[in-house]
Amino acid sequence: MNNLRFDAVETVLSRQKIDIPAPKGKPSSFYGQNVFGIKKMKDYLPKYAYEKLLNAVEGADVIDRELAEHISQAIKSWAIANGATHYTHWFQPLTGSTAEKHDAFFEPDSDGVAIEKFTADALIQQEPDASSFPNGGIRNTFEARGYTGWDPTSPAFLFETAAGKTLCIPTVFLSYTGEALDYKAPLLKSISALDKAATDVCQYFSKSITRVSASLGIEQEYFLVDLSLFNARPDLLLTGRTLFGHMSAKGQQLDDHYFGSIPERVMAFMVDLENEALKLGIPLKTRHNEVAPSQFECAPMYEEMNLAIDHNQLLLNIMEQVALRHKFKVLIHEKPYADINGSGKHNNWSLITNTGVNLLSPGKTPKTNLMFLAFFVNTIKAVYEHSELMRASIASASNDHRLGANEAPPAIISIFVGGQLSDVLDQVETPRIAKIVKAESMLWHGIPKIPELNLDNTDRNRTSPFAFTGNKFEFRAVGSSSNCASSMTVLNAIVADQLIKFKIEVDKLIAKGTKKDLALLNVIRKYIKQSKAIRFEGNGYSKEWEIEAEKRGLSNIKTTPKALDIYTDEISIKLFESLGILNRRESIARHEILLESYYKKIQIEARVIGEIVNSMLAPASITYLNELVENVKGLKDIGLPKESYSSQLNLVERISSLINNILEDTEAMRQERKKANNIEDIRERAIAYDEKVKVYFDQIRYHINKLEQIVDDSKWPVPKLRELLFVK
Ligand SMILES: NC(=O)CC[C@H](N)C(=O)O
Repeated sequence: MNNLRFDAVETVLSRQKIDIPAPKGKPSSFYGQNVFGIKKMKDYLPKYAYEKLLNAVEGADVIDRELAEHISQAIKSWAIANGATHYTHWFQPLTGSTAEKHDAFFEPDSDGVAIEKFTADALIQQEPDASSFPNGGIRNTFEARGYTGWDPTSPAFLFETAAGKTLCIPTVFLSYTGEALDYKAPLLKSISALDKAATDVCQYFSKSITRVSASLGIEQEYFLVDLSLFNARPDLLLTGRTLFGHMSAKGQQLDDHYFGSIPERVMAFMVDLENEALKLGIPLKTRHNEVAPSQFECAPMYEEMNLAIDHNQLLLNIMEQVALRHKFKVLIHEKPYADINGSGKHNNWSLITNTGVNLLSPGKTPKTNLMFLAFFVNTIKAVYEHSELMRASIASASNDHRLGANEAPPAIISIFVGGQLSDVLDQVETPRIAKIVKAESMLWHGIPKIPELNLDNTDRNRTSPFAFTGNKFEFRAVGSSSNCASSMTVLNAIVADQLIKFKIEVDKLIAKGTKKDLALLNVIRKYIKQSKAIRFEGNGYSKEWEIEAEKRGLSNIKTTPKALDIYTDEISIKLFESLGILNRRESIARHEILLESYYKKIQIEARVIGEIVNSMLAPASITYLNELVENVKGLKDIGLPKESYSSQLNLVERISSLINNILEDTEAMRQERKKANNIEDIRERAIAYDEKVKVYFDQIRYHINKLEQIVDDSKWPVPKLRELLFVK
């Protein structure tokens, strides 16, 4: 056993569960211990500074120089008292991961004596090199400057590794010329646009509503694979997914993994992860086995959206770190293995007022029901009007593999509202009611009082990309590896835009003398009619739905390069511009960045396939083929009749032709790659990678998988799927 594959399997079999000592006390006693949150601010800041900071976070005050000095000193004292040696601005560039550059607090002064220093300047602003991050042409190497700027609405935290502790300050990331080069800046702007638009609409119902915040609960699905097996698969190592591999005879068909008992080593990882997350104030609450073998999920409580997204990004960081302690690798790719479930990052979105009302929770009285209906129907209308933007917001090379199969929604954006609310919408829409409603006193005649809905009052539809689940919408199409700021910025923006339009229409009716509730109802009714096409309760995987969706005028864009087109459509550019979320230059740059990331990912996968086929799989198969040839020759030499070794001969022929296929296809793919690389226009290049290069992937995979099933198992050089999925 001298190949990497068997060494890896042996290593896994000898692994012991690793118990990391849990922090002392109950989870509630160490929750948030590594975060400079409200309570610690109160302890470390003078009273007036503390109050001013709270006001600033609420948007009612600004952080001036003096306040920033106070805060930087408070954060420094706390961080150093807790063992931090370095600090960093922590930001989310358009790479999809987080970025950090550490500076020591330590600084020698002019007398040669060292002190620990952290100024307001260091807190507020830093200058990373913007040209080395994706920037869509906004920054050149010779004009590289960019800025990170402190986000006081997301608390600083200590990131702990075996090597020490670093103070992390969540920041936005901008170019020197002011354009956003990250996910957070547009997200914050979209949150504030939505706050303004939703608060304005709330005034129809309650004057005490002065703020509406978007809340988000993020379910994170992932796979775990043993570190040794992972390292023995160059495709997993370099692309995060398996590019070939015959599906294990037993996969997920017995449904025996979902919610099953959690394997011991995995449980030790989960407990460790939860403790680390809780220390960082991430309210992780749920853990379970997902549907596919070796697939799992964790989910925190919902939080204010900006914080929820920071926490999800941070969670991905600590998952990676904690997994290594347990000799696992976390796979957050949307489809690490073909033919079994992929991983999503379901985004549970809602709107909460400063008075504590969930605007997407149907109420008990007609008045609160009307408020619910207004927000519910406007969200549906927004998604109907901008379904292509929603599709674009979840588009990536990796999510393309997931959409449309194995419990992941298809690429057609539709909304599932459940039977009960469908009935309510139908009844509100009925023209009969419109005729009856003449006066406010008769307003509710014929319209049911929406019953108080329990969470399980709507069914679940795993094929729906955007499903109402009782008191929130669940954007299920979002992929597990994405920074969901991308989809949430779009959702916030389109709903904000829709609410603004709604208010204009309602105000117009009121100005003409229509009573307020009736005006609201009339516009709601109109929207229900207009947006009907987006509502779909059936099976999103069926051929009938594709046909029906086309009839309804819904788009069905299956791959990323074309799905992204909508970002540069005038309507989208103006939408983001008018809400102050992205200017034209930023929209265009983002489009380019996404296209670039798309084709580069396919390019890397194509190269990895080439390398593995040429240097690992073809040679291993040829070695076995030669043995077979020797065998056949020997049998012939000793004078056996041909019929007695015809199967071996067949095998020789099959293996030889499969080897020939994979070598030929790999070479043809290389030629297509060369052609694609010469295409100047980035959109055309991305399309060429999709349509000319990627098409070879499945073909090559198919032939490799055939080979894998007939080549001598002891010669197959890389771990098989049954080992990746089941050897623990
Ligand atoms: N149980 C589930 O909800 C499965 C969801 C599925 N893994 C997805 O890709 O979204």
